[in-house]
Amino acid sequence: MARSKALADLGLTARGGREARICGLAVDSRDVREGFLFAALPGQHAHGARFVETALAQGAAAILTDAKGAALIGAVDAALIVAEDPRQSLAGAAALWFGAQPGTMVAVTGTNGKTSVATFARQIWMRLGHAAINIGTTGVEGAWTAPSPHTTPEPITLHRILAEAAQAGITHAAMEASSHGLDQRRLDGVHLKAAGFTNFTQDHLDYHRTFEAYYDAKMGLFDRLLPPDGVAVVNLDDAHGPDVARRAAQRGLATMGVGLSARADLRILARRFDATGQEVRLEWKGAAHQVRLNLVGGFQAQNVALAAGLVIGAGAPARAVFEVLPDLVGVRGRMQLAATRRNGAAIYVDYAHTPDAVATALQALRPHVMGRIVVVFGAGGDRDRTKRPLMGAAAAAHADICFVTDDNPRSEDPAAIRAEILAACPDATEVADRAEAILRGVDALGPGDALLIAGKGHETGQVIGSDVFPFDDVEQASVAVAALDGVI
Ligand SMILES: CC(=O)N[C@H]1[C@@H](OP(=O)(O)OP(=O)(O)OC[C@H]2O[C@@H](n3ccc(=O)[nH]c3=O)[C@H](O)[C@@H]2O)O[C@H](CO)[C@@H](O)[C@@H]1O[C@H](C)C(=O)N[C@@H](C)C(=O)N[C@H](CCC(=O)O)C(=O)O
Ligand SMILES: Nc1ncnc2c1ncn2[C@@H]1O[C@H](COP(=O)(O)OP(=O)(O)OP(=O)(O)O)[C@@H](O)[C@H]1O
Repeated sequence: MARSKALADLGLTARGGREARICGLAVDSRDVREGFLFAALPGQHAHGARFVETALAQGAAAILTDAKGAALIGAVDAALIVAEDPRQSLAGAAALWFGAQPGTMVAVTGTNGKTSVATFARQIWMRLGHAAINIGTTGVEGAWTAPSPHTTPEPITLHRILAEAAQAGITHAAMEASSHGLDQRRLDGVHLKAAGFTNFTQDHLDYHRTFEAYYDAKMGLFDRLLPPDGVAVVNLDDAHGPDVARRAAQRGLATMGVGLSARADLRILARRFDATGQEVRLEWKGAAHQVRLNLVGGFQAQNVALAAGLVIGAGAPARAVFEVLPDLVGVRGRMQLAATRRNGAAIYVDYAHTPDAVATALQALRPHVMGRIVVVFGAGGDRDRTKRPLMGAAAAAHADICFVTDDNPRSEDPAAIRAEILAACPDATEVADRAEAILRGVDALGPGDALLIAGKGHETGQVIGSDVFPFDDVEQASVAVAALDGVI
């Protein structure tokens, strides 16, 4: 027989005290089945209350909504729960419906670095022998895997994932908290031991409208979600870091500052960059720890410090955490070391496909490179044209040798796209075929040089017209090295 729960067991009370046995939860009327609770939520395009009739026709036993929704719905022959914030009530109900979560969980928010930090936290736990996952933009990864449609899944999906993971023996989980997810209370009901803050810059103003609203949404993690015994782990090198730490301390939460800042508890004392990573000196409780990170980019040391802080904040012994940091690997296609030439020159693949990202990636690479930086890049067709010359200018400003090639031309004339890029980097070499451009880029590498293949990152296809041809920058880097240096 299908499982069912009383409304009270889901933390809900219906108008007039009406009872109902609930057999499942749905936020979309099309997902409702016999005996389900349908959450009729206020949306950006419509109010979910408009779909109550469909939900009832499909057998909904209860409707959860707000006052506006209740007014729209009128009288219904179902239990009606009217909540001030129905998204919050839904998340609470989802937590109770699924009823199980991994025992040790942390979440990280910020504009950049969430995926990296969550992945690092999961990798540290796994190296320490725990069954761990991370949940975010790259899905559910680690000792148990599943797809995740959002960076921070809807509460019903999230709590289903957490319960299934717990049943599969997962004890530790690191999750990304997107600003949308926090604003829509998707993480309510998740029992966090620690929460992290990476940084804050402008993004997502289409949704949040103002910078303040975007910041406030992110702060929900510290102002609301982290329980009184939780630890706030904050990157103090970001301009907003001190404010986040202050807000957490005001709530009486334990805070741990991380970063280069002299006030950091987990402090990065020094860094020395080399061709494939960096040597980092960390200080924790008066003791220094020398750590090798096989990761490129100064910000990665901050991401690692934040991940280590979260894992320590959630109860792991610090010394053991520092010992496993040399094993960390970055997110696929993000400054990924794809291959190394026989002469030692390194080849990186990065997802950078905007002018800003191209500039950031090349700048991050610079301190690691004794010689010249070579870049191979293009720009997508049927997408923002204005970025093409800007990408060309960014490459010309920050790389020593540029190859302009194709990157998903789609329905556009690839030569015309390249011409728009080349207008801003006239010294670049134009090579239409991406595989050949990579080969030429690799061939240009002398000892001490590095190549950045930008644009595709983890993608595995080249879109030409409406066809997707298999293409993998990481694979092509190895193919080029093998062709030029012989298989090593
Ligand atoms: C912008 C945004 O976050 N939208 C979320 C919002 O949708 P909405 O307000 O547009 O909904 P709507 O279309 O007005 O419909 C209102 C309600 O009616 C329901 N409905 C609609 C049609 C129907 O036939 N029946 C029905 O019941 C909808 O499920 C919804 O609950 O509420 C829906 C239900 O809770 C969410 O699924 C939806 O997420 C959409 C899918 C989405 O794409 N969100 C993205 C932007 C997002 O959350 N991204 C972040 C990462 C951002 C980043 O860092 O890059 C993430 O965490 O993934
Ligand atoms: N701490 C950081 N500071 C600044 N930039 C960063 C930082 N960490 C990562 N980045 C940059 O942001 C890009 C995205 O990194 P990551 O996927 O970890 O972030 P995210 O917050 O999860 O973003 P998304 O949700 O878009 O995946 C990286 O390729 C890198 O260039």
